[in-house]
Amino acid sequence: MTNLTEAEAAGRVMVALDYPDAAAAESLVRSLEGIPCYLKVGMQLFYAAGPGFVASLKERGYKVFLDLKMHDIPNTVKGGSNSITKLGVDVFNVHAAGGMQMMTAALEGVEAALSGDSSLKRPLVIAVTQLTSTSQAVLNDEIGIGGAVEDAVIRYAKLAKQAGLGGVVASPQEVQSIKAACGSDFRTITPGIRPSGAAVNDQSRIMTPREALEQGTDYMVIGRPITAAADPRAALQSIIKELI
Ligand SMILES: O=C(O)c1cc(=O)[nH]c(=O)n1[C@@H]1O[C@H](COP(=O)(O)O)[C@@H](O)[C@H]1O
Repeated sequence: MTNLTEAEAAGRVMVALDYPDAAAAESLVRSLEGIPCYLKVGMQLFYAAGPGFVASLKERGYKVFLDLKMHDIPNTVKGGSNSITKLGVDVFNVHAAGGMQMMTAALEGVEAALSGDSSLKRPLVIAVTQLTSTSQAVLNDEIGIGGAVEDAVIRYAKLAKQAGLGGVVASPQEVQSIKAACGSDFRTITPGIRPSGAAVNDQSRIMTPREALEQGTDYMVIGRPITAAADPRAALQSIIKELI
């Protein structure tokens, strides 16, 4: 048992709308109607359906995480953040690997948008640390970054905190160390969530929803265990039950 109500548990889940077009995403959104989860729009859907689809989710009152993982020179990321903030999304992300100046520039882009339109809400800006598909062997032998995955994640998390960001994307396996290094208010958003028995797919550092919650994660990003299920609504409801 946790202290979470059903609505609070639903609010901890970010459903990844990884679909090729607005129609496919819309059909999933309709099937989840009334469940107060976040909806995550990533590259596949955004590149196909564009800002109009994001705006339509916001107009209908959904909480939206726009996952475009910006990683570019500071000036370009500042401009990107400015445009994203004007869409009114609740959460968006950049890669911590872009460095301190790039992350600071992302926040400057947010400020510039907010100062031009007082009706805009301040989004939570978070940094991707090491992708949850990255294993220890890939990090060391393929990408060529030495040391433990967890150390790399903590280094990125501390940098993001120092830059003034509100949290990081990491695997649930690193949540406790991130909270210890960056404070309990520093948000952790964790993909790599797999209910027991679910296909692992291309993820590497995984945990079940319940285990992730027990580690102290703030939000869990879940895609295929819901979207590829025969009954996505039932799959989400069963995850929510596991969290309360
Ligand atoms: O930023 C993300 O959301 C993200 C970061 C990361 O390290 N790993 C990761 O899987 N994601 C996203 O989280 C979602 C996970 O989807 P599933 O593997 O289908 O549950 C996908 O939309 C990924 O793009």
